[in-house]
Amino acid sequence: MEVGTKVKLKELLRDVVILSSTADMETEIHSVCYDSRKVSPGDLFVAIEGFETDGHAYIPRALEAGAAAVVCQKAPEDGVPHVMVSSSRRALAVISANFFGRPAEKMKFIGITGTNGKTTTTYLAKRLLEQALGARVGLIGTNQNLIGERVLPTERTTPESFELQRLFREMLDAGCTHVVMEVSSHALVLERVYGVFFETGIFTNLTQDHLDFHKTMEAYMEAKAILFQNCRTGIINLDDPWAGEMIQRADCEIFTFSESKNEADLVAKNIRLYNDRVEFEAVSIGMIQRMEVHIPGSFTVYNALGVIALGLTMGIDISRIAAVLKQAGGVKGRMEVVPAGTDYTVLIDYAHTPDALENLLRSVKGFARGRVVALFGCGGDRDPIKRPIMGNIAAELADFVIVTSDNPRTEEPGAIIRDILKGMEETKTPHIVIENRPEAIRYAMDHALPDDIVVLAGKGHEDYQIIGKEKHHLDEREVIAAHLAEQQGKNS
Ligand SMILES: CC(=O)N[C@H]1[C@@H](OP(=O)(O)OP(=O)(O)OC[C@H]2O[C@@H](n3ccc(=O)[nH]c3=O)[C@H](O)[C@@H]2O)O[C@H](CO)[C@@H](O)[C@@H]1O[C@H](C)C(=O)N[C@@H](C)C(=O)N[C@H](CCC(=O)O)C(=O)O
Ligand SMILES: Nc1ncnc2c1ncn2[C@@H]1O[C@H](COP(=O)(O)OP(=O)(O)OP(=O)(O)O)[C@@H](O)[C@H]1O
Ligand SMILES: N[C@H](CCC[C@H](N)C(=O)O)C(=O)O
Ligand SMILES: [Mg+2]
Repeated sequence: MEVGTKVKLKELLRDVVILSSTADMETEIHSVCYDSRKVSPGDLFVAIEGFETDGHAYIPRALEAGAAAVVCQKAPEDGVPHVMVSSSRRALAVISANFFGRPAEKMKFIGITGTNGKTTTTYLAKRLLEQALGARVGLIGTNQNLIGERVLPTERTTPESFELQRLFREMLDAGCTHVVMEVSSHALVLERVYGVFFETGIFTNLTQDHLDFHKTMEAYMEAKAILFQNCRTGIINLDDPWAGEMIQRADCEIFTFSESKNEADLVAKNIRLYNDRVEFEAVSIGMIQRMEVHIPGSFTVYNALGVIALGLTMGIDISRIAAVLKQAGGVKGRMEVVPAGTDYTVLIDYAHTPDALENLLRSVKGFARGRVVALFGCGGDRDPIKRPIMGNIAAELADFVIVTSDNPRTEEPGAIIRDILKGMEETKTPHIVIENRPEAIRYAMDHALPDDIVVLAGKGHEDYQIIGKEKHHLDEREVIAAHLAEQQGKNS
């Protein structure tokens, strides 16, 4: 189906379970829209019951804007041409796929889910498929969306189904054979990937995050498990305490990896961690292969194992996988050392969960010759329970802590910081609160001692800070460079 040409309602509704309908199935539809503020004449408006508001309340506005028909799960006023479904979000996913000509059926999908490691894993997986299979790979995730080398902007880790299907279409048109994508738990619960079949799913881990949305860890786990009910091969981190639950709920072939359990299909042995890389031996079904990945951090071993497992299940030779991983570079904002030319080191990382912060600080401590200085905050309008836990971890593992803001969003920055400090009450670790993040970074640089490693955690690749509902430009690399220039100016 050509984008931009009109399409009959009945074609858009192919495979949608319809409860009842008053709409004329021959109606020519221009496009599909789930936000009344963006409706154009001739659109099909899909009314979604949300968490903030209810899309059904905007049906009159959508009609005023020219909507030709409505898809809804609650009956609208008499006379509105509508199609009733049991889940508007699910219907939106199917309708969007139909609108864009079902592009997902013509590519192979690799979906990565888990609390941490998704973004990093997608980049390694893309590289492997490109180099070992000669595939053209689309990537969808937190940092950016990619078609080969072409960068497309991204707003969310996993976009809404309509935007997602549009991306798939673009990827297919650009010749992509494979799509590697992060599949967030929100996306799985909110049906953003409904109808997409994954050749491979990878489960990295499940640790505390997003409890504002899922409420309990069990519900969070159930969300992640949905991926493995829609895929051919599920690759599971057997060292994660939730692995068993995930396997129990899966409806696919399972391939496991581990650092310690010999019963896993792939095991990492003789792990060695360095300040610029990790090394280990990958052992799988009678094969042993030395691996070297130039991304520091204990978690790199896990991310690499997920990608090695992907390669093995796709029939790629283990020595070829090793060669690709050895050449792979790091990912922006993940264990990124900022070139500063100083006698101390500044490292930017995206750790914004307790588990990530703990792994990060432990890894850095493992190779630091001086102090470890941790600078971090926590996002507003997000899981508040993790804040004191992260405060406690920073105080336990770092030698000095600078508590600052992450993206406060609509919360009061001081209140978020107070939550973090509650977890630091019992410790004697020296710390300071500097609410303004650029100012906190400058403070860290001014007070750094030779051999210190200053860890800026939480914002990773982000080049913005969200305060209230406003997005302000903030790139930590620029703050560092400007301050270095200022310091040099003062010294000359
Ligand atoms: C919690 C969550 O994911 N919420 C998503 C959800 O919002 P919602 O259900 O609350 O929507 P709502 O604001 O109540 O509106 C309901 C409906 O009314 C419509 N509406 C609203 C107002 C109006 O005037 N007219 C109108 O038609 C809206 O377009 C919507 O369709 O559906 C919306 C439409 O798709 C999303 O934009 C929104 O994502 C928000 C912005 C968000 O911040 N999501 C984050 C938490 C998220 O998804 N994160 C994950 C995980 C991150 C990770 O771990 O990597 C991600 O994948 O990025
Ligand atoms: N396998 C892992 N286990 C635990 N922590 C990890 C792992 N991989 C990366 N991390 C830590 O988590 C941070 C986020 O990593 P990454 O961006 O790859 O995860 P993500 O799952 O994509 O996160 P998000 O859900 O925010 O998109 C990293 O900066 C690092 O500190
Ligand atoms: N994908 C994560 C990103 C968090 C990044 C951190 N900088 C924050 O704002 O909390 C989320 O939406 O929860
Ligand atoms: Mg991510």
